[in-house]
This record gives sequence, C-alpha cells and structure tokens, in this order.
Amino acid sequence: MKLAIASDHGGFRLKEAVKAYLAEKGLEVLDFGCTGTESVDFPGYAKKVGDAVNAGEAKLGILCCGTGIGMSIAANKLNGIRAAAVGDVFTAKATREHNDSNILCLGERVTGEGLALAIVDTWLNAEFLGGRHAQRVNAISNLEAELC
Ligand SMILES: O=C(CO)[C@H](O)[C@H](O)[C@H](O)COP(=O)(O)O
Repeated sequence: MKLAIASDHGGFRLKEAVKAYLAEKGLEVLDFGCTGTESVDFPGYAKKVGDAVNAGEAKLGILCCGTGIGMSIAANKLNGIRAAAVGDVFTAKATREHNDSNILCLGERVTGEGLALAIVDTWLNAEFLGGRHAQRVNAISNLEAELC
C-alpha cells in the first residue's frame, strides 16, 4: 500500500518517526514535506496530501501538525477527503470502520510517539464496515455536492 505523508514544523519530528515506522513495515511513503522545524503554514501541506489521495497516487494519507486539528480542518475542505484528527486507538479504529476516513491527522504536541505509532497501526489495519455507515458517508459526499 502507498501512503502520502506531510507535516508542518509542529509535526515534523512526528512525521519523520511515522515515516520510518511505515518504511520498516515495508510500506511505500510519498513525503510531501516539510523538511525541517522552521516555521511553515500547514494548509498547503494538507492540500498536497489530499490531492495525492484524491488522485489515487496514494491510498491513504497521514498529516502531522502541533495538534492534528489545523491539518484536519484544512484537509476536510477538499472534496472527497475525510480527515480525522485522532489521539487514541479507539477513535483510530472507529474512524476507519465508520467514517472511512482517508487521512489520519496527528498532533506532535499532544500525542507521544509510542501512542501515535499505535494509532497509525490501528488505523491502517481497520477496514470500513459499509452498511449503515456507507449511507452516512454518502450523505457527507452529498453535502459536498451541494456546496459546489
Ligand atoms: O494548526 C495547528 C493548531 O491546530 C497546528 O498545531 C500548528 O502546527 C500550530 O498552529 C503551529 O503553531 P506555531 O506556534 O506557529 O508553531
């Protein structure tokens, strides 16, 4: 599976740790930056990963910032993106199973590396359950269509 990843300066160290973890697992990772801890603006990085997921260049994406919130707000502006800011493993599983989230957002300033990697693992191993959840995901897509 190919994954797209990016961060701002506030999530850079966590992005590097997640990238190394994914590579260790033999997963292909497209890194869209940033490249260090110098201050940058996160929305452009959210767009790069969202566009890669929407274009099918990557199946799923991971975004890291200070809290995970800014990245999720930005990524969710893109049609087709369901980005979830996650800080626990229960939510990591539920957001794949129920929301079919296609981008995971993590906060380096709030979630320790060990927990973040467990969240990544749980999120990647969970699958969308469909059924009643599919009609809800479709309803979200319909909201996007209304806004166009
Ligand atoms: O958008 C955010 C908050 O939800 C991210 O955590 C950013 O990384 C953060 O705002 C960056 O803050 P900084 O003071 O410019 O480092």
